[in-house]
Amino acid sequence: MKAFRNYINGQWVTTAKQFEDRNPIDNSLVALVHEAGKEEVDAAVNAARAALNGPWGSMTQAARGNMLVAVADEIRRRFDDFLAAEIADTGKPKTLASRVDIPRGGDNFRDFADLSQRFPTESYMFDTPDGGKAVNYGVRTPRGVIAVISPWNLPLLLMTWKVGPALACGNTVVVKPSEETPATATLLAEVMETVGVPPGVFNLVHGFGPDSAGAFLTEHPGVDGITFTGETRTGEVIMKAAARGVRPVSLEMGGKNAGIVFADCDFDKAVAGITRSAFENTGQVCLGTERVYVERPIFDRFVAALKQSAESLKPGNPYDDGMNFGPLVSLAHQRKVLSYYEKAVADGATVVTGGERWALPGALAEGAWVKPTIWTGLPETSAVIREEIFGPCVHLAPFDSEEEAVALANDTPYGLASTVWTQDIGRAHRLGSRINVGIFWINSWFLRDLRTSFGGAKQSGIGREGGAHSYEFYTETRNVCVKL
Ligand SMILES: NC(=O)c1ccc[n+]([C@@H]2O[C@H](COP(=O)([O-])OP(=O)(O)OC[C@H]3O[C@@H](n4cnc5c(N)ncnc54)[C@H](O)[C@@H]3O)[C@@H](O)[C@H]2O)c1
Ligand SMILES: O=C/C=C/C=C(\O)C(=O)O
Repeated sequence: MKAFRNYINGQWVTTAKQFEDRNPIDNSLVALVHEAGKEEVDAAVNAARAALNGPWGSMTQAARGNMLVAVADEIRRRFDDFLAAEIADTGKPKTLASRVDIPRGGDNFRDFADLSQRFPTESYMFDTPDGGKAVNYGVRTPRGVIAVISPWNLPLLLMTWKVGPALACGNTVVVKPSEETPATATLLAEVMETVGVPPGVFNLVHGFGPDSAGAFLTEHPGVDGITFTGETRTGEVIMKAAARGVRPVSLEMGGKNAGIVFADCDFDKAVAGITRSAFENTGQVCLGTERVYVERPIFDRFVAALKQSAESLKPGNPYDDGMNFGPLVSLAHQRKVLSYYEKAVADGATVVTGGERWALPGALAEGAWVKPTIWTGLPETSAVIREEIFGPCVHLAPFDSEEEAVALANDTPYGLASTVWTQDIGRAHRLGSRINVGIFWINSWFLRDLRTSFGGAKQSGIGREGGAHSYEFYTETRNVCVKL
């Protein structure tokens, strides 16, 4: 049986306590994972501190950048290993993981190695009260030891989205991946070892949240900053932990994102776009749309077209050609999503398609499958419309005016992302300035340029990462004032 170990100070560390990592395709066992306790987390944080004050801190920016490019190259060289590991942990289609997850795992190192060479600092000359002059300039230093807590939906992509810039800015990290998806994080530790990243720069601890590695890490006084992606409720707990010692947090959290489709849209592109935003990665994308508002003249036609599109999705073995719809991440998550499927019916929804578990033949019968689901007819007050489900399901409702569409989209405690489909470019931009989200797509969805800001408004997050915004979080600014 495969075992996933912790990686602390350049050493592979086993523990007495292990938990199971299961494949949601058929619930088969992938590996046993060695759970880190307080002692291991403490060793990891201390190793990160020593590396910060030692080899990593004294390395030139260019040498660090070259090392991170080597990490990206090694991920590319081991592409098939990463692909197999991500598929075993999540069941996602090979076509998706090979197009999105694994390439971005490399890009998150390559792009930030490059960007970090170019980040500017400010400087101001000013007149002093004595009639002379002084100059101010900014100095950036690494923030220190960064705790990275990541989720299971895009495991490698979302973990490296934080590890790449954190290391590029000269920090050291202790990473706690999701207990559901420990595999690619373990492979990344192997890559760090192969490339010769100094011990203590990248540390990996496995485990859960409460009373486990996640809580031990975020509560550890030796951590200087915490970057987290996951559920809003977990973010609240982490923010409390961070308050002790006044440590900064970057929180990327849940959403209940609206899609808005106007009657003047390019119809086929809008159907294809909403199909992706609702069902890609089996709806387990924080940026996905679980509420779609469609302008009334095309409402019935749009519902019919999306139904046809949803019904053409193909579950099965992730390696099969044509398979494009995976299971949910776990049987526990399947139970949660199915509870919303039941709730929708109880709240009076019309089930346009799906609404149930997907019974598949053979070994797949044991997996965490549910059908892609479309509802209409729910009141906006239903929990199905208010709460993030994180499954392949979407509610469609008609609207009659731009004003109404904006109000509906904004009527949520979340504010992560939105996608609007229209050929009226003026209207598209107007909505871009009125919908209260961190990320707004026009005639597109999940198109990513790593230099742009990424994060959520309202309960979807605090802070932004990406490009210069990552630089802001992963460095501390000092102003130096010189009297001339
Ligand atoms: N905004 C974004 O960029 C973004 C991206 C992806 C996912 N998400 C969100 O993530 C959620 C899905 O991921 P999830 O179910 O893994 O989230 P989660 O909050 O359950 O877990 C995320 C991570 O936090 C850890 N954790 C849990 N409790 C903890 C605690 N008390 N202290 C420290 N660590 C703790 C978990 O072990 C895991 O590693 C969804 O809500 C989704 O919207 C947001
Ligand atoms: O599920 C959420 C997806 C988040 C994507 C990113 O953080 C990214 O593309 O950098």
